[in-house]
This record gives sequence, C-alpha cells and structure tokens, in this order.
Amino acid sequence: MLSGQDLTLRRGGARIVDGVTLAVQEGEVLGLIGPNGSGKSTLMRLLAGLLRPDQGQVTLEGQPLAALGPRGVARRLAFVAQFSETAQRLTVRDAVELGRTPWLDARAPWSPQDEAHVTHALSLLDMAGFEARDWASLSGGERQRVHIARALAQTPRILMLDEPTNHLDIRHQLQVLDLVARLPLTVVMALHDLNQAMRCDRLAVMQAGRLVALGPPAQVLDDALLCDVFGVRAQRLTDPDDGSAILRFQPR
Ligand SMILES: Nc1ncnc2c1ncn2[C@@H]1O[C@H](COP(=O)(O)OP(=O)(O)OP(=O)(O)O)[C@@H](O)[C@H]1O
Repeated sequence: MLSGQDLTLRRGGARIVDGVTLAVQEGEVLGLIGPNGSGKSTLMRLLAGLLRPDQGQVTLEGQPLAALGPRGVARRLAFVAQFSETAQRLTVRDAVELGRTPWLDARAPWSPQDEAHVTHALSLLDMAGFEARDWASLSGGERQRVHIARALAQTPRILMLDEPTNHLDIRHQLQVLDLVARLPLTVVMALHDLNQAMRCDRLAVMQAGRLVALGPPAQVLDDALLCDVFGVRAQRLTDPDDGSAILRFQPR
C-alpha cells in the first residue's frame, strides 16, 4: 500500500531518519511511537511526500511518489500535521472544502457529490454545527477536528495523522480513535499515549531516527523496549470489563 525503502534524511550533520524500511499494509492502523525527537514526524513527512529523502524511496500503491505527482498522491493519501495554521480568513466549511481540491479541475467542477463529502466529514468529527464559524475563532481541539474532517473530505485511501489526539478532550480523543479504527481506510498515526497505541493493529517504534521494532502492540511493548526506548517500567493491569491490557508507567 505505502512503503519506504531505506529512507534517510540528513539535517545539520545528523541523520534524523536513518535507513528506515517500512511497509504499511492495506486496511491496517499502524501506530508510530517513540520518544520526543526520535523522527516520527519526519518519517511521516517522508512517507507522505512532503519531504524528499536524501536516500531511499517511497512507493504508494506500487508507484514511486514522484511518478504519481502531488495531485496523484493527494487523491490517495491525506496528511494531518501536528501543527498547521493558516493566516487566511476561512470558515470551518471553507477549510473542509479544501480537502476536495485534488479532485477538482475544469472538467470536474464542484458538484453535489463534493458537497456531500464535506457534509459527511464535518458530521463524523462532530463539527456540523460549526460550519459558518471563522477558523480563527476555534479552540485548539476544534481546529484539530476540522483538520481531520478536511483530510476525510479528501476521500483518501491512506490517512496519516501526526498526534491526532493532541488538544482533544477525552471524549473526542476516544471518538477520533474509534473513528480511525472503524473507517475503511489504511491509517498511519504518530501517538505518545502508549495505552492508546495498544489499540493499533501494529506499532512501529522509532529511536534516534531508526526503526527499532515493528509488530503487534502486545509483542512490541515488552519490558526491555519500554526500558531501553522510553526509559520507563510498566505494570500490566487487566481491564475487568473486557480483559484488555492497561499499562501503568513508572520511571525506570
Ligand atoms: N531542519 C532540521 N534541522 C535540524 N534538525 C532537525 C530539523 N528537522 C528536525 N530536526 C530534528 O530531528 C529530530 C526528529 O524530529 P521529529 O519532529 O521528526 O521528531 P518526533 O519524533 O516527531 O518528535 P516529537 O515527539 O517531539 O514530536 C529532532 O531532534 C529535531 O530537532
């Protein structure tokens, strides 16, 4: 579906992404975890074609990103950055309508179908009542939900989210995580909350620019990795309701 081979990016004399090879499988929710500065955002930007690697190549549905071009990539892949602001005066609906841009041209002008995608995306993120609001007047969490709605309005096959639960209250964190698990999409998302990461199909772990583990959460998040990569030890509890694992952390 989406894969990076030997991806390397150098900045300021350091390899901030260092020889990463990773294949995202169709339909999975892949969580990208790692300490601050380990290269998660940079790797996501490389995979989304927003940064060009110094070494290595990204292929999307079997084709190099360069062969697809920005519009071809944007029809397949939507990216929600950790921080993205706009100086333009926009309403919430205008911002979500921007998600339809890769699908519009002289032969395919704005249509009722585009309108329907925008309305549906707004309702999935609980933002239907905010359509006429000025973007600048929104709170951080409301902006985050509009960004995700814009990405869904793009009707991608792959959704990439950099820390999507940032700024969200607990109800909307759960709503976004449930939504990404439910949507018939391939999802790659960077997360800091390791209990939230446990809900992903697979986890990729970054440490100092390298991919150091990849696999199902219960297998990846063992005591040695939590200690070496995150500098913590974890107590494993069991949710009495559904038997799922809960991690409780302490400094190493
Ligand atoms: N243009 C640049 N020049 C120099 N260093 C950079 C540049 N861009 C990123 N870095 C460094 O690369 C490292 C990886 O950054 P990145 O944002 O990918 O990490 P991250 O894992 O997403 O971190 P966080 O969890 O804090 O969001 C960091 O140490 C960052 O300071």
